[in-house]
Amino acid sequence: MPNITLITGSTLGNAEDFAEYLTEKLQLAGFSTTLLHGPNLDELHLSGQWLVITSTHGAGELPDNLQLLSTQIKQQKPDLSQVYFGAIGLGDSSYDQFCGAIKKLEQQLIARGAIQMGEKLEIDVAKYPIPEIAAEKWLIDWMAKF
Ligand SMILES: Cc1cc2nc3c(=O)[nH]c(=O)nc-3n(C[C@H](O)[C@H](O)[C@H](O)COP(=O)(O)O)c2cc1C
Repeated sequence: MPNITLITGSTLGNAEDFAEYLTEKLQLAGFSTTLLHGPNLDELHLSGQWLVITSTHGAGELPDNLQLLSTQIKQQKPDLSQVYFGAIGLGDSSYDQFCGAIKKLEQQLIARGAIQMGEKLEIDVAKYPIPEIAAEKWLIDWMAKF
């Protein structure tokens, strides 16, 4: 079973807690995992499987702890053609730019050649205060792609 690197962006901790839950689920299914909260580019292996999970802050912006990674990708233009990734956003539909952060990051990864596995999941925390419930089926489908 491959290793999954979970990359989180979070301001208030919700996305981090959620990623810890996903880590447990992945491990129970037999995957090994690496959980990185707000990593920079140097901390990432630019190949293999990533699961990117980020909330949105500001007006559709990435949380502070993913700003550096996003800037590094923009400036350093890494080759991500060996990266396979899934994408999950946490957001609140009462904001204009619902889940803006994961949309931005997804586009950046694809622009650098990363290959997306499955549709991204956007979780509306206004509807699902417990995001784990909204992710259950998505995660099963995503794991089945390996
Ligand atoms: C100041 C502030 C700004 C926010 N802006 C947005 C936004 O533009 N779009 C969106 O979808 N959600 C927005 N949200 C909702 C958060 O993404 C949501 O509450 C999320 O669960 C927070 O996760 P975190 O604890 O990992 O930071 C905002 C929340 C706050 C507190």
